Amino acid sequence: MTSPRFPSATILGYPRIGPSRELKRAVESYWAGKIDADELRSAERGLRLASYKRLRELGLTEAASIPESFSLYDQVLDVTVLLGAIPERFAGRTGYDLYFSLARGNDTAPPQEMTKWFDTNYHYLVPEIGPETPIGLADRGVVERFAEAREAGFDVRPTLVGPVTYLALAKAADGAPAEFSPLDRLDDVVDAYAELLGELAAAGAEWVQFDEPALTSDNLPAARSDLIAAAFRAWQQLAAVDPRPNILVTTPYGDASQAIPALTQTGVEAIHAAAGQLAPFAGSGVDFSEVVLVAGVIDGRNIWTADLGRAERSLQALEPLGAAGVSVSTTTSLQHVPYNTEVEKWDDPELDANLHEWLAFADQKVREVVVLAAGLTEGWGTIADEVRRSEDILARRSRSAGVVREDVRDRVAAVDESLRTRVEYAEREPKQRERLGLPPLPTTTIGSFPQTPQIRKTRAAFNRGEIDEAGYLEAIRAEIADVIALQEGLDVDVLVHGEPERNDMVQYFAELLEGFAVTSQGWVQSYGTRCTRPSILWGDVARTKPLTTEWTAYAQSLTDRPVKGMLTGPVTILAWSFVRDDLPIAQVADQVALALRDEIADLQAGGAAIIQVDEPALRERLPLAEEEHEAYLAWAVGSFRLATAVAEPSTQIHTHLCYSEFGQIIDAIDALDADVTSIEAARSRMEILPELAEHGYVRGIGPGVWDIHSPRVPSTEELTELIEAAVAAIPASRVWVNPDCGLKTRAYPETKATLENLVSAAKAVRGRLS
Ligand SMILES: CN1c2c(nc(N)[nH]c2=O)NC[C@@H]1CNc1ccc(C(=O)N[C@@H](CCC(=O)N[C@@H](CCC(=O)N[C@@H](CCC(=O)O)C(=O)O)C(=O)O)C(=O)O)cc1
Ligand SMILES: N[C@@H](CCS)C(=O)O
Ligand SMILES: [Zn+2]
Repeated sequence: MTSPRFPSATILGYPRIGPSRELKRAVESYWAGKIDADELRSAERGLRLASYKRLRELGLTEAASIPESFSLYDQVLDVTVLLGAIPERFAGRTGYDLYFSLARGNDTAPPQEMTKWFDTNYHYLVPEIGPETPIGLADRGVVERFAEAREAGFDVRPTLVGPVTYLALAKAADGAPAEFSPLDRLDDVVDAYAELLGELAAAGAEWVQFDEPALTSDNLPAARSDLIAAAFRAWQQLAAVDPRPNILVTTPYGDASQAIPALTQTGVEAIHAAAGQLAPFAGSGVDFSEVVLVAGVIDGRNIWTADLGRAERSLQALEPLGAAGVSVSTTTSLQHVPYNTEVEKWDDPELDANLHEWLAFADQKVREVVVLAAGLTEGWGTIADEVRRSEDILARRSRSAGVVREDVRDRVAAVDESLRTRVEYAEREPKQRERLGLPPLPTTTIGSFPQTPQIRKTRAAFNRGEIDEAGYLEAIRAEIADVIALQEGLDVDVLVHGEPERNDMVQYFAELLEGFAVTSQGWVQSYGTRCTRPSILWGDVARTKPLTTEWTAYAQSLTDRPVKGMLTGPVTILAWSFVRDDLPIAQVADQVALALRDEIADLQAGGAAIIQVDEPALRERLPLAEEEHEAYLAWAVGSFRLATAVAEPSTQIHTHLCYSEFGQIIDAIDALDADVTSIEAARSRMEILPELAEHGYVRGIGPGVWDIHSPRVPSTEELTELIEAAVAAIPASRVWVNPDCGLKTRAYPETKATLENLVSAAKAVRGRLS
């Protein structure tokens, strides 16, 4: 059989939020009632067609080379709607009302849970699948979008989350029997996908892409071998559908090596994996003769100009395998990188010139793919100039001032275990207790208070030069004073300054540290309409001035209660930035840790008795391959300890973790050696606590009792129950009472109401302690 022609160049997906966050604005306007459903539909369509046009201009000109990878909110939610796998509580809803209710909840129903998409900072909505959940082809949006593109003159490739990945990411619906696994419903999902394939074929689709990243992960509830076996079965069944479009199955994010042999035997026409994972199959006996290899050679996660010579060599290494054809692609969807470096302007002229040539955002990556595909199809000699140019850029980058700083390198080289080690907790604990004099079950919050539109507007006005620095600083001080007064009025025990000066908990630090650059337009979707601008860590990192001390000191000057110093930890700073690829990550982490260590020393010298160092991304960056966990946790935990071990025994170090399942990293959480750890727990109703207790965790713990992802105000009774559950699992002397996470996405009415209930609940349980 001759395999059908797959385009020589493609990408797995393109950002969809819009180059100027048009999707965010349209959706939020719809929510606010400022535009109606027709206007939102038209905005969606406009964005999709603009993306296709742009991708064609960038060189994706072959049929099916442009992925139709749009999502209004989330690609996993899209499949839930496609399958009609709607939890009972949303019954009777349709269209946008259904879609956004699933995403955000409504008056009567809480939303679906949100969690991290593999090892990224993107969050998806967790499907809830039980034995009775309806599953069928319930929505034809994919087919309609294909037809819409075709009518506008674009031959696109519909792109969906694959059946195994969809179910592997689902959780069992409430009430499902204990032995039930969502994967038990695979046949039903396959039937629905089979029907969809038929409809796409009828609509004229030549290729369709299914993403199966679950096959690259050891971090999911199902064993990887089971997922691969399930995929083998599912894809054999789907390949047997007739008529259907040609199928590309992709395996992004982790290592696909274990899954590739099975996928080649299913009858699908093309498989995608990172080029470096495909090459070792040469001479292995695995038969690739009937499957096109779509090779991920351009990194979809990072933003550095590619070494095209290296990419050329890795494509050449696939030649013995690619009897049915090799195509050039990205390792992942480009949804994790911003659109275009060309719209950026950096203040420092040298950095501006450097960054423009060092960086490749989505559009630049598409060009890289197109150039490599030309080399592959027309001969490598035809792209020799581009290859040389990329090598010259990398050479210039390695020699640029600031990329290597001897002072920073020497300091990291001199780090030894003693710098990562505090005195024993047993010695610290009484000193901290005496210094702080807190009641049992102390109440606190995680750091941020609502980032009101007013604060954001003030910062935007300051950035545009419409108000001066003095005016901006005054506005932030006023906000801090309000937040302190509010917490005192509510009788919270340990206060925060509320983080109003921070645009983002990573970007704020990146703006103040040497070695980082920040973007003005480099938005990347984090979830739904929420975006971040990941910072760019391009050089050796150094702190040349304090980062937070003035704000903490100001807040502390307004109250006699302890105010927590508030920092973001090294792992999270790296996880939520684009990090240089020319230095081992452990060394980069130690550079950041040393900068934070100096800040902690200054906060301590300024009198801070409690310093919180947030590490919400600790679990997120856990490698998908189990054999890599140990090395990762060693540098991740080591860098946190390097930052924090400067604390005196009487200084209490807090950390905070959220947005993740923590079961797999309890040892690492313990090894951080923080005096108090606040952790997301409300949604899982404190499930983590028995695990912590069993593990022998002995330090302070603040299981979040308020799920801050929803505007819902939990009652005092509900909060009391959760606190009681906490003290049943962990000795009360170690329990703190706090929300799940920071309050920046919340508004003041629910914040005040809930904190009032939270303090009352803590007092009620406190009163009952013997
Ligand atoms: C805790 N989370 C974070 C993650 N990653 C981060 N890097 N940071 C995080 O806090 N990951 C896990 C979670 C969940 N994720 C998020 C992500 C993003 C938000 C959020 O609220 N994002 C805001 C943008 C935040 C920001 O950078 N604000 C800037 C710019 C403000 C802005 O948009 N200005 C407007 C003009 C304003 C006006 O005039 O009205 C503009 O530039 O157009 C700032 O405050 O200065 C978002 O809107 O998406 C939450 C949780
Ligand atoms: N201190 C941060 C942590 C968020 S994970 C906040 O409160 O927003
Ligand atoms: Zn958090």
